[in-house]
Amino acid sequence: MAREKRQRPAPAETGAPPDDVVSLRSVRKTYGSGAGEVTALRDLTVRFGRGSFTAVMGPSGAGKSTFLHCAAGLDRPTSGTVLLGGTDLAGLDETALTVLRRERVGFVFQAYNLLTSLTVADNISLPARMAGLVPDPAWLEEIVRRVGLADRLNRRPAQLSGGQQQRVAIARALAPRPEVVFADEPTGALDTRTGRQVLELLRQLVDETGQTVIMVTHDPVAASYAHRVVFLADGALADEMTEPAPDRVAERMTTLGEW
Ligand SMILES: Nc1ncnc2c1ncn2[C@@H]1O[C@H](COP(=O)(O)OP(=O)(O)OP(=O)(O)O)[C@@H](O)[C@H]1O
Repeated sequence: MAREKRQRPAPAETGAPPDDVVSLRSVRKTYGSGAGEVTALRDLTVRFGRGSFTAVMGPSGAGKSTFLHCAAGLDRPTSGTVLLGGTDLAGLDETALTVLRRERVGFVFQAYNLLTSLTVADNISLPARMAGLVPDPAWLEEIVRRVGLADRLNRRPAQLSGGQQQRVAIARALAPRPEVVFADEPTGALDTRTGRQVLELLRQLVDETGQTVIMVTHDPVAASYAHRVVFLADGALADEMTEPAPDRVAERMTTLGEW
């Protein structure tokens, strides 16, 4: 994808390790004040390497959504540092943050959030165009092929199954070639079999294109498609697990609390 505007700063310029795409250092987030103050993240330090697929899990209220919002530049921490591809998000004003999210971050949500009046092709390419990026036809063709939508480009979302709609959302997230894709319960609205296919697709994209994916999930089977699981509890890093098998993940979750 050719960029019309600014170039990304080289990670070396900002002192971040070159293979970290997202890095949180002592991130604290509180909501409210006084007696009503709630601490959602307490000095959370965690790193996500380039080309990794990480599941973020934890009991209800552990801070998963708050983590995702702070890491993706949707919200600002109360204190601490969030680096995305070497850029310190604290140094960006609202406009710069919006540009960063459009150009360098992809989002996949439980609800696919597709525009119903647009075709599949336009749903995929529009956000990149809105970000002022000139779509690279070869890359678009590749992602459309990878998500299995080549013969449905002129359909509208309502003419697709839930799994196909989520594939459109994944292709849309990938179109600007973001440094990281954040997925929030991406299979939450899908039946088990379709959900597994979407997870296999995400894993394949990571393994074959080097995409970095960070996925919040409650589902130990979904988490088992990731390379690593990061467990949050009470706003802090409680544990990490590599090569996560569903039963081990479920067991660990049980010891962390209600989920
Ligand atoms: N806007 C807000 N105002 C006040 N408190 C909030 C706000 N958002 C989250 N919290 C509180 O911060 C804590 C962490 O919430 P968060 O939504 O990040 O947890 P979660 O792990 O995503 O939970 P769940 O799995 O239930 O979605 C909770 O105690 C929650 O009540």
